[in-house]
Amino acid sequence: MQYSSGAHGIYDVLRFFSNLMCIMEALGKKRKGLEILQLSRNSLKQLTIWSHLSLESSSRHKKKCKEDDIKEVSSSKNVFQGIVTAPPCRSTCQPARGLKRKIGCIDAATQMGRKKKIDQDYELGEIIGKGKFGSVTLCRNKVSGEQFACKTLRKGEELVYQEVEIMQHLSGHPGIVTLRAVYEDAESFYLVMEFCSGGRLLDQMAREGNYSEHRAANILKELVLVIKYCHEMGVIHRDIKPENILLTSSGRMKLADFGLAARVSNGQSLAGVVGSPAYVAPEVLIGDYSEKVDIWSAGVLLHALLVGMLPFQGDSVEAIFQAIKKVNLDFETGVWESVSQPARNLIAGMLTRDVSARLTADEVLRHPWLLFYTEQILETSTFKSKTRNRVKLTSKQLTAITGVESERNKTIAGSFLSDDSCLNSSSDSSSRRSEEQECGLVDALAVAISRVRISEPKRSRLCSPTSPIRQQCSSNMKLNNLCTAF
Ligand SMILES: Nc1ncnc2c1ncn2[C@@H]1O[C@H](COP(=O)(O)OP(=O)(O)OP(=O)(O)O)[C@@H](O)[C@H]1O
Repeated sequence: MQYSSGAHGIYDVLRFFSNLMCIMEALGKKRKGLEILQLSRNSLKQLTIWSHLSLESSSRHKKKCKEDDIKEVSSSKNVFQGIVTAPPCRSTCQPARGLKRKIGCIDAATQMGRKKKIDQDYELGEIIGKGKFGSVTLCRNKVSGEQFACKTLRKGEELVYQEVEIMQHLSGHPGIVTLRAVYEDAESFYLVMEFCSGGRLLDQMAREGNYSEHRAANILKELVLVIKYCHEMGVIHRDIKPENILLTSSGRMKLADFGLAARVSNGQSLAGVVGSPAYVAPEVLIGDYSEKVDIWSAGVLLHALLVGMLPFQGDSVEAIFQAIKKVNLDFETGVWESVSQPARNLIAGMLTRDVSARLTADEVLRHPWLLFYTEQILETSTFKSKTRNRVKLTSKQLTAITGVESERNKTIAGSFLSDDSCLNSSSDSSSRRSEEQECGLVDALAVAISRVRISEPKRSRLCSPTSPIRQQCSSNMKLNNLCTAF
């Protein structure tokens, strides 16, 4: 088996991470050059990650992501150009292209931690999770007494080096499990991470069943913000699913498990068939894909949150794949009757097989349904008023939802001042009344969606052969934090 993804980048990371001996070992396992990952049919069969057939099923199959028989693919489309090489880290971590800039900065801090063994600084406790390359244990800082989770990754598989590198690259964002320190010995890496005591989103979903639209929208927003950040940082997660979304004690979600994540640069697409069957995008199965696969997987999750079942099911992995490629989802009948039209519209936009028509992270974040439930723009006196069967959406609110201020909004606002079909003035329950009003408002948004032009899907910077990846910090992160993440 051989594969490569940015050998030069990993080389540089290892140079900082390890002593010379480790570097030589690592180099022996890497291929240089620009390559694309492809899987043979045989290795596809080995790829069983978690193919749950229903959310009730808690059986969890271990994923196998061996990317066998990888071939270099050259194409006139220039689909895979190799990892961007950045200048070495500067003392002040000036903005620069590529991953190495930040990795270089982090390394300086990490090297110090690596002079010691992990057990000099941390007390390892009980096992809290098991993965394919090692286990996750509780650990406690010997000085501060603070609790962390320690993921032990046995060296050897290329993916392990990649996971360490990507975790370092992304750590610092509030929606990603924070990496506190990295240690290593001859056999393993030890990633000391913040401990997410709230468990996995999957377990919460199994416990609680369907989520209200309000709750689902807020989960989706947090997730898509993280996905957007990953994409801006040149990383595709490739395994978005509720098992990999952890919760903190306060209920905030943190994206974890970058074991299948891949780095991409401008103009690149990937071909390695990896992911979890039920969440995998159709183009992954074809073997030519980009960052939009994460949007598909997030759409699958939204589907599961709202109606408690996965959109594409089957008795075998092959059957699930067939469903992903062929089944046309029906959002009109059955369980969908109790879900608002805008929610259905958003899921349909995320689960579009035509990749260029599928929503981007930005478009998901701008979707009226998401804005409605997450921006609290409709918590106005109108919404809270005692008026039972009159639902108002002002032109100002429409502008907030659509981002477009226009005379037309005034017309649209006027056109759905009320939606009695969803309201029941005879109901004497105030909570029911409130739900009904909400229902009317959300469905009214369907009208807005159909009338407001959403801009053409942009060729994201990851797909554009001409625009370089720009390092960006989200608004709540300072550039410096990126460089001193642990
Ligand atoms: N920071 C954390 N805080 C709390 N629990 C964690 C943390 N990281 C991981 N875990 C637990 O350990 C399990 C395995 O972790 P993770 O998914 O990162 O490992 P993995 O080797 O990639 O596993 P898999 O083979 O399922 O991909 C998680 O499902 C979770 O239950």
